[in-house]
Amino acid sequence: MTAILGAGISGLAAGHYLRKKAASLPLTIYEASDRVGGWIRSERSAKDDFIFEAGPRTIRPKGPAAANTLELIEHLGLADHVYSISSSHTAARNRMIYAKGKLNLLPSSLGGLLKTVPPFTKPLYFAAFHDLLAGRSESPLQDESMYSFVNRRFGKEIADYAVSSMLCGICAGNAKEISVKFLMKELFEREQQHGGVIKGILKEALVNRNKKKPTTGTPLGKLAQRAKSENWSIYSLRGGLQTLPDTLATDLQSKGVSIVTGTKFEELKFDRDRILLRVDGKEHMLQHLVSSIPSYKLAKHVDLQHPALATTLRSIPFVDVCVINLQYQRADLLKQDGFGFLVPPIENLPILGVIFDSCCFDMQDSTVLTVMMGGAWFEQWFGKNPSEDQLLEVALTNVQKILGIDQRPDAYKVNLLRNCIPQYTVGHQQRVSAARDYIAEHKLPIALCGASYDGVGVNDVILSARNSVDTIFST
Ligand SMILES: Cc1cc2nc3c(=O)[nH]c(=O)nc-3n(C[C@H](O)[C@H](O)[C@H](O)COP(=O)(O)OP(=O)(O)OC[C@H]3O[C@@H](n4cnc5c(N)ncnc54)[C@H](O)[C@@H]3O)c2cc1C
Ligand SMILES: C=Cc1c2[nH]c(c1C)Cc1[nH]c(c(CCC(=O)O)c1C)Cc1[nH]c(c(C)c1CCC(=O)O)Cc1[nH]c(c(C)c1C=C)C2
Repeated sequence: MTAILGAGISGLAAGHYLRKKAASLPLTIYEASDRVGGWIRSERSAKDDFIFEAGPRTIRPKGPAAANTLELIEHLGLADHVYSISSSHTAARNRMIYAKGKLNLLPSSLGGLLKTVPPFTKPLYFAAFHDLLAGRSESPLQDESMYSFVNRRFGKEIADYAVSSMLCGICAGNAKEISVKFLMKELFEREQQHGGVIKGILKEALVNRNKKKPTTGTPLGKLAQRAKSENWSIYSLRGGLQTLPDTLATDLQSKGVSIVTGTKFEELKFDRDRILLRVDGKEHMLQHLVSSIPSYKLAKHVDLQHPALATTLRSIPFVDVCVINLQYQRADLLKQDGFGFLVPPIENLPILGVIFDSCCFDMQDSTVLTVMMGGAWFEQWFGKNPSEDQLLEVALTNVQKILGIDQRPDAYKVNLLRNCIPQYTVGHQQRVSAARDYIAEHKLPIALCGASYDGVGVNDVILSARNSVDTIFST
């Protein structure tokens, strides 16, 4: 028997890939909560006229991990449920940051890099000169923070406004703590090798100029081809992103996979080349186990037999995010269309950013916004146990201050998501390798997937599930 821990999107995806490899393998997915989907949670309004997303709302369609998700969506028969936003849509072009007392539109084309756009005080192409003039790091580095790298190579303004905001909008994290390898691994490696990012790019281009581009990767599926030809920037699913885990769970169940919700296993014990899992007093002997639950939760269960592995798993920090959905029964409340705005930490405000949902998706004569707060600064702003009312008031005060919306929302939802996003702090990649090396050395029949390890986006965690299943079948 094989089991999967967790029925978030990565646990369900692991089920899908296991089923593809071995159609008759007895397979159970154990989920602690009473629903599938994990952080993906879409709630319909009372009148059923719009959807509040408590977690993710859009998926990126570009790149190999994205093509893998689109293949899954197509397989589930959800291609017609896709709601895409093309790169020319205002929601794709207009991303803003709130800095120096106003909303600033970030450049969305090459031309924008040639002008001075606030809050920056120089044209953005100056960052390239900064990189060309800056020396190499004093000594070779294995890793460093995103902020430190960008500050060294491209200057303080880019680090403070562009990169620090971007990290808030991806992992609610502090650029001074997050590893450069989280988003800029290749740039960092070029700099380490060639003494500069631009130098590295130019040198590699010279070396490769006569080489034929290798045709790598698998051919794109139909839906990924459609995404490319229609130039999607982001997409969601009609009915909300929860349609994806819900449909996946139904598909798995139709193929004989058992999904047990509302159950926390009581014990996980390694017994030679098997794992004993005790659930509701019953013992199950497993040949393989895929863990898609957060690393710190798995740590508790392996601590007794494998304390070194538990220590590594526990060293991956997580942050809390408060997500507040607001709906106003007026369509004209926003002065500027766009995806939304982020607030760089240097502004010292208690919100991370606001998404303009009603600009991205048709929300029928309403203005719908989502305010995100907390992350790496949660306790600093809100203490340990803020009340819902307190959090709502902070959101409304900032919506009023930044967007000029004075009225109270007609409907709202406050979701406090505890430990919802792992932080890939400096050394993260080494920690993940150490955990996987330990598992391989001790021949433990467990595979790790999910947001704790190989990327925090929906695409990343689905691909991590696929890769974890591949490791099971390659050993
Ligand atoms: C606010 C927010 C916004 C986001 N926005 C985006 C976005 O726009 N685009 C994007 O691509 N990504 C986004 N993400 C990231 C994305 O949602 C997550 O990375 C992804 O959903 C994680 O899936 P997962 O399966 O790895 O983990 P989870 O969703 O955490 O699933 C793990 C599951 O394991 C269960 N579990 C825990 N302990 C146990 C146990 N002991 N036994 C059994 N089950 C257990 C949990 O209940 C949960 O269901 C966002 C995340 C958040 C929090
Ligand atoms: C303010 C908090 C957050 C916002 N979104 C997220 C958080 C924590 C989570 C999130 N957003 C994105 C991803 C990655 C998806 C992937 O790479 O597969 C995650 C985990 C996408 C994203 N959203 C924004 C950016 C710059 C990105 C990176 C990729 C891309 O360019 O599409 C912008 C953004 N996010 C938030 C806001 C308010 C915002 C504003 C412009 C909220």
